[in-house]
Parts: sequence; C-alpha cells; structure tokens
Amino acid sequence: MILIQFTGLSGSGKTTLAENVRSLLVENGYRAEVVDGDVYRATICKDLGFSKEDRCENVRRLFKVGQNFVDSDTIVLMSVINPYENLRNEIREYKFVRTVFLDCALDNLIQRDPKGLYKKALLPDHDHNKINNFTGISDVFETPVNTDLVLKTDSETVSFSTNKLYHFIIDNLTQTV
Ligand SMILES: Nc1ncnc2c1ncn2[C@@H]1O[C@H](COP(=O)(O)OS(=O)(=O)O)[C@@H](OP(=O)(O)O)[C@H]1O
Ligand SMILES: Nc1ncnc2c1ncn2[C@@H]1O[C@H](COP(=O)(O)OP(=O)(O)O)[C@@H](O)[C@H]1O
Repeated sequence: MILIQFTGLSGSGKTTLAENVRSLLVENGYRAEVVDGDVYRATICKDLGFSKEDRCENVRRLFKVGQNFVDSDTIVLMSVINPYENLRNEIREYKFVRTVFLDCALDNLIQRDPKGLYKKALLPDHDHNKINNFTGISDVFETPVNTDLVLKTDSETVSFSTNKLYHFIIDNLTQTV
C-alpha cells in the first residue's frame, strides 16, 4: 500500500487533486481515502492552531490516521500543507510513504485565492480580519528538497496533474507493499 504525503501552500491544489485521484482510484477498484488537514482540524485536531509545534502535532496525528488506513489496505492521500522539511523527512522514512510537492508560485496563489485567505493574510496589521501566521505570507514554508514527485500546479491543468499523480501511485504500488 501507499500513503502520499502532500506538501504545498494553501490553494496549491491539495484538496482538488486528492479528491480527483481518490475518485479515479475507487473507479478502478482500489480502496482510497483522503486525510485532509482542513477536515481533521474541525475534529481530532480541533485543539491545534498554526504555531510550529501545533502544525507538527497536526501532521503527526493525521499521519497516524493515515497509517491505520494503510494497515487496512487502503491508499491514502494525506492532504496537508506540511511545511517543515525535517518532519516530512521523518515521515518519508516509512517504506510506504511517497512525498508529493504541489509547486505553485505565490503570485498565482494570490490571484487564485479560492477561499479568500490570501486577501485576509495580506490585510494591514491593524485590521481585525487579518489572518496572522499565514503560510507563505507571514509564516514559513520550507521549500521541499526531498521529493518523489513535483506537480507544477501553476502551469499544468487539473486533469494533467490528476493523471500524473494517479499513474505515479499505480507505478509505485508494488514497491511499497
Ligand atoms: N495561518 C494559517 N496558515 C495556513 N493555513 C491556514 C491558516 N489559518 C487557517 N488556515 C487553513 O488551514 C488549512 C491548513 O491546514 P493544514 O492542517 O493543512 O496545515 S499544516 O500542515 O498543519 O501547516 C488551510 O487549508 P488549505 O487552503 O486547504 O491549505 C487553510 O484553509
Ligand atoms: N494543476 C492543478 N492542480 C490542482 N488545482 C489546480 C490546478 N490548476 C488550477 N487549479 C485550481 O487551484 C485551486 C486549488 O484549490 P484547492 O484544491 O482547494 O487547494 P488546497 O487544498 O491546496 O488549498 C482550485 O480552484 C483548482 O481548480
């Protein structure tokens, strides 16, 4: 089995690609689950914020959830920003893990802004709607060094990236059992 740990800024395409690839996998007879940061932050990670410590704890908890799915022969797409290289490296030591970087230029993300979060992160300091510690704007995103696949989501179409990731997973399945 395989667990894909995504790493990528908000709006880089994690949810879109995870859901598309999960559907494709299921259509083709595989068991697959998305473990999405946005979703689990409302439940088992509700107590966590966006400090370095909390982000690491968040990713660790989601990895545990993912490991349980892997143990029951399910392909996992772990859809989180996952901003720290050390933690990504710690997770990628597991044989069943592959690291996929969704690489999208910040200019593009600010234009794309599907949830309006960059607009809020870029507000002046005194504005009470401002989001502080926003990854890529006012908080760190360590550019991934050790990756297994990079998807350039600012120049590829959604269907191109989806197919590339789907085939990457199928090609890697036998090496991760
Ligand atoms: N300060 C700050 N920085 C980054 N993101 C923020 C922040 N505040 C809220 N959000 C929302 O939280 C989503 C990211 O959660 P993750 O669990 O993926 O983050 S992390 O891996 O623990 O860093 C992220 O979801 P995505 O847009 O899907 O990436 C945002 O919707
Ligand atoms: N190659 C691509 N892969 C994924 N998303 C893309 C791509 N090109 C454009 N997009 C768009 O970028 C946005 C990504 O949003 P989303 O999946 O919510 O990102 P994230 O989960 O990383 O915050 C969507 O509106 C999607 O249609």
